Amino acid sequence: MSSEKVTIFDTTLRDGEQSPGASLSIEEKIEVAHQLAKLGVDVIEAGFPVSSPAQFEATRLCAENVDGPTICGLARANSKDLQAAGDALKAAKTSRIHTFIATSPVHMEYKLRKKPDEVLKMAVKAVEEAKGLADEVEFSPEDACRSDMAFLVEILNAVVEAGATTLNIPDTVGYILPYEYGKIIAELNEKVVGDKDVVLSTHCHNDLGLAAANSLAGVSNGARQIECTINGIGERAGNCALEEVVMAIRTRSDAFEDIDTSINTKEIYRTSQLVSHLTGFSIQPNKAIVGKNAFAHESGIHVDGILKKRETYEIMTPESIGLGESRMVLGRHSGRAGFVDRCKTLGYDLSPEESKAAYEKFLEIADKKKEIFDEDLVAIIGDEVRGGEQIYKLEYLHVACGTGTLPTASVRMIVNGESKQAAACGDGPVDAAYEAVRLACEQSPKLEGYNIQAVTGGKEAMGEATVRVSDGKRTFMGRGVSTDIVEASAKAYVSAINRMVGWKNREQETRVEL
Ligand SMILES: CC(=O)SCCNC(=O)CCNC(=O)[C@H](O)C(C)(C)COP(=O)(O)OP(=O)(O)OC[C@H]1O[C@@H](n2cnc3c(N)ncnc32)[C@H](O)[C@@H]1OP(=O)(O)O
Ligand SMILES: CC(C)C(=O)C(=O)O
Ligand SMILES: [Mg+2]
Repeated sequence: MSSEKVTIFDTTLRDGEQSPGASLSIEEKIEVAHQLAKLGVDVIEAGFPVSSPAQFEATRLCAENVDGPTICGLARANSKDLQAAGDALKAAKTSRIHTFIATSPVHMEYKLRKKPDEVLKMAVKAVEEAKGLADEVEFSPEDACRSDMAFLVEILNAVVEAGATTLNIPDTVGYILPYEYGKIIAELNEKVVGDKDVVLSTHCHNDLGLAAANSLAGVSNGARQIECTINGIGERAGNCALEEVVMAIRTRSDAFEDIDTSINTKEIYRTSQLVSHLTGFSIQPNKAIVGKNAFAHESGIHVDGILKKRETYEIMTPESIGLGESRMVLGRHSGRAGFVDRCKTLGYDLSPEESKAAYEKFLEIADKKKEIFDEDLVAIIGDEVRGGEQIYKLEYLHVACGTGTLPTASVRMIVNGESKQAAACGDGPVDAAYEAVRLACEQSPKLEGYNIQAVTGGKEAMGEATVRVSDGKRTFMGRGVSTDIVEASAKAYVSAINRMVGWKNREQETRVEL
């Protein structure tokens, strides 16, 4: 049985871009529009052409260059706006003018300063005019949810008569509750749509955090178009988020029987990232579907459940929105199962005793740190459990530095059992020591990070150096402690190099075994 389609009308480039601080350049709008076409939206509201030359140009270029979706432009109920929208949309394969006028008592009386019958006449005239300027006409009674129902029915019947084929019902100020919105849509479906070829559309704002819930209540009661934006950007608290409604309909197909959208959900994550990057609006980590934590798990009981059967804690897969795999985060809520699994992924096959010792050390560190990364695990297992991989050992370090002298360092190291010496100059004592270590070890890792801090107090304070080095593919961490901070730094560096080379050796051994 073929499913009934809900049209996805994306207004990221119009209502979304109306958010303070979200404005996009013309080129950026075109880039987003191409990505929206890839995502499979049915309609792109490209802008409000009359509002500025850049809005006009962006809408015109979308109409000219973006294939697939219908391209739409917004217009108030006046000839100037309608004409501008019509002009901007001329090149579109399928064009739509979206014209609107407010119908709520507060908007009509104070904002428009018009009587309802004047508003009705303006709406009808606008739709008639729009019909001659675009392929399709959509009408919105702005602030519909705070409008009088009898007036809403009257004006909507009049615009349908005038040629509007989509009736959008905006909850302009994000005021309505899901059951109320569903009731409004059901009533309009009965009193306006009936058996006419007219589509009811939702346009919900998120002031009370109900935009997605309201839109879905609309669909359940007969709406067959959802207006939404990527990441839910838009005026004030934003619009209904495309990714939320699309994934709700897809994931809960049991509740939305025979209803689906044409969205290629695998493009959701990419589109979300693009919009976030171009608008500069970062995505909150706990944002549904596209937030960094939406598919991340740390709690031990959850990770254990997921490792046994993914569906225990995931109602959809990250792959379905175009993300890689679920992210298992290691931190102080992790349990043994998640910890051992990550160690295995890193190539460590730990004995039960090693596993116990490593997990205890891990918990100790996790209490001090927000997240434990792979390089921390390598360090824990390398140093604390297996006593460290001592390919290189620092035996002797001498550093000369001071005002007016060139910092120099000499080192003696045990390299694979052999004694090696090297000396070098540098920008400072640590730099000189690192250069001497590199020469002695014949290794040249990239220094990615360096940090020194006092770990005890007083005159005899121990300094702890933490170093991150990279071999171009992976990062390795080393720690060194001493009352002499140059020595602590050198120890940390040697320890990081030991891990890097140890890792390489293990990798080669695995390859030979294979
Ligand atoms: C709910 C929504 O999202 S609506 C869309 C909101 N988007 C925007 O406003 C986009 C950016 N806006 C703009 O660039 C400008 O406001 C423009 C170009 C649209 C209009 O600018 P201006 O002509 O300077 O008018 P201004 O913004 O000060 O006031 C709006 C005017 O439009 C009138 N108006 C508002 N809505 C409508 C409508 N749907 N149909 C006809 N007139 C309307 C108002 O009554 C007011 O008229 P007045 O000046 O006679 O009192
Ligand atoms: C222009 C209309 C549809 C709008 O954005 C709103 O009412 O929120
Ligand atoms: Mg809006």
